[in-house]
Amino acid sequence: MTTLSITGGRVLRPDATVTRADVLVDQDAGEILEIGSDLAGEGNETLDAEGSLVTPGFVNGHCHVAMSLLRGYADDKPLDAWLQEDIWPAEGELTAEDVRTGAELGLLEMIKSGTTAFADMYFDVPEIAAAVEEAGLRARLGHGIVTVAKDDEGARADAETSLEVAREYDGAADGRISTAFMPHSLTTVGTEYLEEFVPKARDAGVPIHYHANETEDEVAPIVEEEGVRPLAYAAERGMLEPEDFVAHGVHVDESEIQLLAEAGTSVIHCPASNMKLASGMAPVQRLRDAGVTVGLGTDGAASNNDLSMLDEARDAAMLGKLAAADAAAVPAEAVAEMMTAGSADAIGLESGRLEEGAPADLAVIDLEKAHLTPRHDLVSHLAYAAAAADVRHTVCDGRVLMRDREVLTLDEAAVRERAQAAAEALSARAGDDE
Ligand SMILES: N[C@@H](CCSC[C@H]1O[C@@H](n2cnc3c(=O)[nH]cnc32)[C@H](O)[C@@H]1O)C(=O)O
Ligand SMILES: [Zn+2]
Repeated sequence: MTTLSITGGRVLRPDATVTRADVLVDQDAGEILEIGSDLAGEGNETLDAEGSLVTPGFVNGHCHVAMSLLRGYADDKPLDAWLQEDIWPAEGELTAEDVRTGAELGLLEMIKSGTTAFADMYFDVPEIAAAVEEAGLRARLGHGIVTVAKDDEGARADAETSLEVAREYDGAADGRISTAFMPHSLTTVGTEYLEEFVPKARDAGVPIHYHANETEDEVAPIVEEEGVRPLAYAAERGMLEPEDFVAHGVHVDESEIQLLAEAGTSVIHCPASNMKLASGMAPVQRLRDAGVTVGLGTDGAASNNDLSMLDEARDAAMLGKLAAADAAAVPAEAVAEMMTAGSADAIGLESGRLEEGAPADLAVIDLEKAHLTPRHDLVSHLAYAAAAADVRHTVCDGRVLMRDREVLTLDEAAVRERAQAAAEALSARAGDDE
């Protein structure tokens, strides 16, 4: 057995307490063997966590990682115009190689900001899977289906691709990759395709993930045409099961909150994207009070514009209080839970908690910084004050992905260089290089 010890740190436990402890990891099994004192001499390899907080690796519950290539490409527009006028035309120009390059850039940023697992909806998923395999993270991947503006043949081919990708890649990268069937949203995929393909996804045994109730504009057409709220419509199509998870859930009414709670379907809250596109404020405290599992996600870098879960944590706390008009809403402890175990539960992973037998997915955060002094409450620091650049080490599945801010699985300079060149070529092709 090869072992790794993370020594001298303060460890964030599942009950939100922080204790001084070493962590011993079985690298072959990718599991935490023991959390306790005096384990420093036990590991074949050691990571220094002196003056640092050891947290579960962050779990980004909703992303489009390859969109990192479109960071800053189009800003300051609402969802509909942003997608139709800028993002979809640019995505039409992306090659499979661009998707690979964008994914590597996003994964690099994830490792540098302590994220060890994520859920992702995009196209050219084989490229994303290859990048995940190389980078060493854990992921639930899927091909996003859009059927509007496609003929029947094109629509069905897109849905078939999502099903095939879900079947083929489940369990890839030594089990670090799992999958889901991913209709883009309830308004961009036609009812007939949901009715045909959702049962097939159930037969394949994969969860279903989609954007839901992100903007008012997505709610109104369903209420008008179907006479029911979007999540009731989703439930009628068999898309509200305990393993399923929806992104956003901004404009959900009381009946939909109850529906989610009863179904056991999780919501991934994406506060930065919701603020940037002015989509609205999700009722996060009300969802949590109703017993809904709420995770946290960045969405793509083009609507955020970064993939740091520490930024997302602060945004979630701030926006949650504003939405509830209550400073006690979405407290630091809730945010710490949402960015780790909450997201992991939502997307169906065992990660997100530091305890014996759990997956060895963790991040070590340097506390010896002016903005993290003094140390009254480390959970407070995690939610409100820590930043991506404070992450020292990142470990996933027992493997060190970053040591002392040096990423070991990807060549940082080369990835950045390739991404810059690919983005410039893309702008030229999309015809808007000023
Ligand atoms: N196969 C589909 C692609 C769907 S991938 C998922 C899509 O979600 C888009 N996307 C990114 N962020 C958001 C968001 O916040 N709401 C809705 N869609 C988004 C993203 O640009 C990407 O096109 C097609 O043929 O167009
Ligand atoms: Zn999204």
